[in-house]
Amino acid sequence: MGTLLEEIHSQNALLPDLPKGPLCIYRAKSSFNWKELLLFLDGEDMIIFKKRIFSAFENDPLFAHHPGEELPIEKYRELNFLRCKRLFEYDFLNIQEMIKNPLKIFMLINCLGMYDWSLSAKYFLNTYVFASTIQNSGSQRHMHFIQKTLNMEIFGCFALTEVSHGSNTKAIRTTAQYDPTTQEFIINSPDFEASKFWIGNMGKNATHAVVYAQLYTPGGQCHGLHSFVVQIRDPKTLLPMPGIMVGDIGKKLGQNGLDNGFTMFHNVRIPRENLLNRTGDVTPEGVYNTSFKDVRQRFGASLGSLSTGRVCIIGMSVVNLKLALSIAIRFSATRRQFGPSDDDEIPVLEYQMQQWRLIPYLAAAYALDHFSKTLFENLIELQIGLLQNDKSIRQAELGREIHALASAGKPLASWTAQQGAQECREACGGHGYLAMNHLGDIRNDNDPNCYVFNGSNRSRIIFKICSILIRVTVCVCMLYIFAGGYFSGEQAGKVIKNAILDLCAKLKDDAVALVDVIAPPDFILNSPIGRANGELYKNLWTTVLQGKKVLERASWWAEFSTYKPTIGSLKSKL
Ligand SMILES: CCCCCCC/C=C/C(=O)SCCNC(=O)CCNC(=O)[C@H](O)C(C)(C)COP(=O)(O)OP(=O)(O)OC[C@H]1O[C@@H](n2cnc3c(N)ncnc32)[C@H](O)[C@@H]1OP(=O)(O)O
Ligand SMILES: Cc1cc2nc3c(=O)[nH]c(=O)nc-3n(C[C@H](O)[C@H](O)[C@H](O)COP(=O)(O)OP(=O)(O)OC[C@H]3O[C@@H](n4cnc5c(N)ncnc54)[C@H](O)[C@@H]3O)c2cc1C
Repeated sequence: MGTLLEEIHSQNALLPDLPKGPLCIYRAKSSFNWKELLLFLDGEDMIIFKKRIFSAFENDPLFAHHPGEELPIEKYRELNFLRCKRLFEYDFLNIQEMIKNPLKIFMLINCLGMYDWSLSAKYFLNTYVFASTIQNSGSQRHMHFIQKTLNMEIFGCFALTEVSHGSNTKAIRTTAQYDPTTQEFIINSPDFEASKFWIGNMGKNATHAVVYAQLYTPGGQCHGLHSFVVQIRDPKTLLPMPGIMVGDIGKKLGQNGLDNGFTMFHNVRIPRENLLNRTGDVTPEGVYNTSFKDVRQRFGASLGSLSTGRVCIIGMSVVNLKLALSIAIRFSATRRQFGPSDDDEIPVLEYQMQQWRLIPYLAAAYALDHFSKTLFENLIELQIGLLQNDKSIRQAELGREIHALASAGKPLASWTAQQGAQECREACGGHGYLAMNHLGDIRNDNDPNCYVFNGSNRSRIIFKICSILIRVTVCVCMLYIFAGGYFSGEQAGKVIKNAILDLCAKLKDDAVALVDVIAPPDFILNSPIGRANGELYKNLWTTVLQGKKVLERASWWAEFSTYKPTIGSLKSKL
């Protein structure tokens, strides 16, 4: 530990001072040092890790933003793939670093997502969801798929959902019929409704898929849902394999850099060994063996990898809430509207209504951030147990508890982020509705978090029970407890409302510093009204003027100036 001066100097190198400007008024009023809080929450190693990613992007032309430019879907899919390929070249997180600090996986997903969720999803569906499902559901005979994934020889996707079924996985209709004469499984979609659909990476370049199908042995007996590795394209040409009809489902409401696709299987033959055999296996003669006595437990184990996605989505939702709040709080601290006199307007953050709208979500962001990280660490503990083939009661209970907490935490986090992003959009008024300020993208990109992984949020009674557990578990901020609407009743209501208003008023002078802790660099936040210098109008005006043809005369000017309409010429004569 060096001298205090050396300590501060090293802090400044790690966390340089934020730019001067209108936000300094609030920063000066803050009751704490944002750098100390960030060091406390993330630690030096994680801050350096994040900086490495963000500065690589900011200095790489492939990741440049193009304000005011709407990329055609095909171009965006290509650019997203090229950026994903560049991530392999950066190799931000190798296996050794992952083992040393698994939380960096969580941080990498979220840093990529702060830049673009299409990129984060593409990269992680391949290197994490596809590979870790093989790792957790397969055995030694499947490890070659993982190595090939990590050096991009093959590219993976996770194919559970079908056109006609998503939440109800027991009703999945793709079949895997074992043929002992050739020791192969025959993968088949009985009809187009059973086609795999919505599958990230499948639309353009995935060569292999983890496919969930009902396993049938020669006697026609169904052993339920199992997962298989199926090659869908030739890695050398990206042309479909025989019996495979594969394509892109088209434009979504967001995340359009991600190629979600569909596949219909026409009696596609795969080697027996491609069955991911942790929950059950088939002998060369076609006899089914399993270590699971209880069918429900075996079913649950086959879906264990879904908890990984849900836990990640909790973190992704928290990131979106943080991004939206970074923009809205900084805007609110610099946007002046009305005041004690005409020429003395005050920041809208001073109004009780603006505090009520935003500060409870700031508390939620901190509370859910803590919850998401601890749950991810529990997930890692579960996955280590899986790798060590731990059959203990604790391991089984940990799996069920994470399934419950993840299934309840995901709706809680994704809905909080969805409602918070909308509140932030509205709190920024018209400028919040300007696409360049990024609040629309944040809201649209967060939207699927409310639906993917465990169907929709309106899943089951488990949600209500566990959401109460969740609120108790994550309620680290008094404000979050109150604002969460956890208490009810008239008297309690009045006490709570006054407590919220009182806490908001106390927190408003810390709001900008609390956002400085969670906000990414300006390049990543990518919002003129959310920049760290708080020069709201200069940043907005500069970005508007950077737009293409922004001051040019409309190309169709003659349709107004020269060719006037003949009024009523198309009016019906009847
Ligand atoms: C990482 C960054 C990029 C992310 C990008 C996002 C890309 C999106 C990808 C996807 O969307 S992938 C597809 C996601 N699909 C789903 O999540 C399907 C949702 N449905 C289900 O999970 C299940 O169908 C269900 C709704 C949980 C099952 O309901 P059902 O009523 O049919 O059975 P249950 O009685 O609930 O369960 C039986 C038994 O199994 C246990 N169990 C179920 N799921 C799990 C699990 N994931 N982990 C552990 N255990 C599980 C359940 O607890 C029951 O056991 P008991 O409690 O009876 O012992
Ligand atoms: C951006 C995006 C990426 C995706 N990526 C993948 C992927 O890579 N791999 C993959 O396999 N899938 C993927 N999916 C599919 C996703 O997992 C499914 O959309 C999700 O599981 C929900 O299933 P569904 O769409 O069939 O909706 P359904 O299950 O049909 O539900 C539709 C609606 O019915 C109601 N409902 C359903 N069940 C119940 C119930 N029990 N009680 C009350 N109401 C109910 C709910 O309102 C629900 O929203 C992706 C989806 C999106 C949007």
